[in-house]
Amino acid sequence: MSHGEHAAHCDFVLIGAQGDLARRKLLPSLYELDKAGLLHEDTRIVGAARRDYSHEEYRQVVLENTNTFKKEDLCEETWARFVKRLYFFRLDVAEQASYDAIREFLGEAVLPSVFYFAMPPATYGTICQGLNTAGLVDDKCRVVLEKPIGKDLESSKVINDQVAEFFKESQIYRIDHYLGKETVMNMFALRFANALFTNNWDHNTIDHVQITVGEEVGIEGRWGYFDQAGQMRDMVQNHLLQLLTIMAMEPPADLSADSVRTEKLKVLKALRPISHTNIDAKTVRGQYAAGFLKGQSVPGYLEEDGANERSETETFVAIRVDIDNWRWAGVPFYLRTGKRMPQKLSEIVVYFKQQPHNVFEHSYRNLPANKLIIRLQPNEGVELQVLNKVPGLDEPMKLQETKLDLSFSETFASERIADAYERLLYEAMVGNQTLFVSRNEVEEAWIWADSIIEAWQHCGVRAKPYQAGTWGPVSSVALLAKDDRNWHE
Ligand SMILES: NC(=O)C1=CN([C@@H]2O[C@H](COP(=O)(O)OP(=O)(O)OC[C@H]3O[C@@H](n4cnc5c(N)ncnc54)[C@H](OP(=O)(O)O)[C@@H]3O)[C@@H](O)[C@H]2O)C=CC1
Ligand SMILES: O=C1O[C@H](COP(=O)(O)O)[C@@H](O)[C@H](O)[C@H]1O
Repeated sequence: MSHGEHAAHCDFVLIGAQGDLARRKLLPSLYELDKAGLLHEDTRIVGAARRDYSHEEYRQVVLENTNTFKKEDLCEETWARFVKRLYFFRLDVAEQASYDAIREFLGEAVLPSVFYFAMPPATYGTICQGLNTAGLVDDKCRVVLEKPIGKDLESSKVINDQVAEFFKESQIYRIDHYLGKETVMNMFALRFANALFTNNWDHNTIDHVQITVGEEVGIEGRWGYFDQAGQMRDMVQNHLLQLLTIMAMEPPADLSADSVRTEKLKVLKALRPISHTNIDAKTVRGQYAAGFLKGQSVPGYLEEDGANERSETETFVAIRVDIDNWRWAGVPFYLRTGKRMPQKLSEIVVYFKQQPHNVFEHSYRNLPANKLIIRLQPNEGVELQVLNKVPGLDEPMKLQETKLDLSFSETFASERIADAYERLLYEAMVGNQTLFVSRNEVEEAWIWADSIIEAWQHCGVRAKPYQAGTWGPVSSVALLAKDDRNWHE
């Protein structure tokens, strides 16, 4: 593959190069970008972590790691090129010598540098300081920050302020990897390239929206992190709210970062606050107990490695969200996300309103409403449920719910679906912030999430147990049932 005009022209410094995220997602994604010809021939990839590898040892580690985390065999030609880009430097965040060594290696920067912080956010300020003292921060460089930024509004402001001391907002790329998923990007296409949807996307035609992000996995050995975070900070404050903003935003003037982020921010500002006055009516918290997944028994949250037996942290959240603006008046958005659900399944279901008058009432008292189902993962695609006449001479007319089904794997059979991190690394390397989250968005999202977390504490709302391998506590069914609705099955 030739390295053409689209190739990202920068050096890439991966801080936290031996962490779970770097090994599982970032390095394999960089390899894929190289395979696609999207890395400039001069681009160097510098891994930095606390170990003491030589460049050669690190290349071997990355080879083993990439083999482990990539499903298909490595392409020899790509690997031969990729391996030459890899370098390693020992880095302890508090040791200035670590940054100085990287500076010496990169030399007088010809290419802009992208610094990726695959690290606990509490270290971001120290890293920025070290990079700056080493003379690595200039107007051309960029920094990529992982989520969640902080654990509440206050701590996120501290971290954002620390980073802002050295980098302008236009240089800061806050990752929410859901924004890099093909199916999430397709939501822009669906909403804004199709008049059918653009013109039928408000309280006049839509009854309600359900957003489900179910995970089969538990906490994957991340007790130390997860128990402090919980599903609210780990998933809702970022991924689910980002999905909601894309569904609910006004059409942006264009796809520039400024236009898109401004519209998403307006949605976050319009979220109706949930507080101790309505916390029970609007939210459900759950925590998985031991159960079965695909026929295997799995431990409960309190039996995971490193667990504290008395933890009250939630692994499941369901929320009724109301958006106080003209477009969405009276249209609830129901969010649901949890670990140890029966299957990995992320989908958004738009329930349209029923017909105002039913001409089929002799045979059908209630006509089922149309549904638009956006399948984010797995089996990516879009499905529109409509009513059709069943062929035949029956009288009266017989109707059946059928699907207009666009499955990505069938419709785009020859296209590879890129991992979200491939897209986002590439966008950061070419300097496009559209798919990254602004500081204002992060802070608005925290204001709303903090109010729920505080209300749970204030009112002593405990996480209800649910059996691993089920869709959460029964009260999440009740959350919709009291509005005369059901979760999409
Ligand atoms: N893992 C995932 O799937 C996801 C992670 N994230 C976020 O990405 C970031 C990284 O996560 P993850 O990879 O899971 O975390 P890990 O704990 O696996 O790795 C973090 C890295 O930080 C390094 N580190 C920690 N403290 C120091 C220090 N004082 N000096 C030098 N290095 C240090 C570790 O080095 P060492 O190897 O030496 O211990 C390790 O390389 C976090 O912000 C997380 O919230 C976000 C979404 C998903
Ligand atoms: O950010 C995170 O996301 C993953 C789920 O991501 P997905 O792409 O596999 O849907 C989640 O498991 C993890 O806890 C969280 O930190």
